[in-house]
Amino acid sequence: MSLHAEIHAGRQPLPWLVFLHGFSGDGREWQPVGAALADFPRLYLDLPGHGASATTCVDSFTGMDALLRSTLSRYNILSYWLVGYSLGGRIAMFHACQQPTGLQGIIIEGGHPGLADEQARVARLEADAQWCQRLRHQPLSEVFDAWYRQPVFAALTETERAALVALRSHNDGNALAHMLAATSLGRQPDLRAALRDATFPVHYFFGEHDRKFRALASEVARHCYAIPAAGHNAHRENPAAVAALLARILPLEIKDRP
Ligand SMILES: C=C(O[C@H]1C=C[C@H](C(=O)CCC(=O)O)[C@@H](C(=O)O)[C@@H]1O)C(=O)O
Repeated sequence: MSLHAEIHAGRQPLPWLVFLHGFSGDGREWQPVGAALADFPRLYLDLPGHGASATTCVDSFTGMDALLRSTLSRYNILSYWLVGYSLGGRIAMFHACQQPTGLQGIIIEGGHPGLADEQARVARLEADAQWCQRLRHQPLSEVFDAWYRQPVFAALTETERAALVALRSHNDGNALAHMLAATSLGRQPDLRAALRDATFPVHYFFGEHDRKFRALASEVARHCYAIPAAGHNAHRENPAAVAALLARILPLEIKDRP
């Protein structure tokens, strides 16, 4: 079994860029950024419960990682970078900490490394369980209007929020709930120590107005970058800045680690 993905061929024999979207998104979301990196072969994934992978499900981080590996194998991707936003960043960090063969590095945008405190994990599991109930039983337009009023999205304007609510309301609420439960932050191991000891490059992006993940960045990576004029979803709000940063970082990293 593998995830639905869209492939864009590169122009040079470079490592693959594998893009992982955030919760309630889909593989199209990274494409404006990826289009500026056309020399690289690119793979845009639809995560379980999302997009054209809506009927695919996993039950744990381990299951998600196995599905990511089988998807990479299906496309014969032997040398790659993961570029993950939020939930996609958490999945990328978890995968990288398993020391997979072929991984060249990870670029994380607004991903949480994990909760160190057991009480915080229990509280998060309870909060996410409530979101799951809402996703299963309420109109998605109501759920996402509340979702995008969470503090982490405080930088959104009403117009931006309304656009996201309309976009996210096309999802399958039950499929999203299954993925949210399976990959809840409350179920994620704390990856800080493994990331500190990482033998692969870790770069961390955060929107300059995203206070929560600006504060977390240095706990994840030595290389941290603020994306101007952006909140949590930085690549959506300033794709040009994210693309320019990737276009600067990747060639330098690849030159040093062919
Ligand atoms: C509310 C918090 O966490 C959630 C918000 C962001 C993550 C995400 O993928 C959202 C994508 C989007 O809506 O643009 C999501 C996740 O990592 O699964 C979190 O549940 C928070 O304050 O951390």
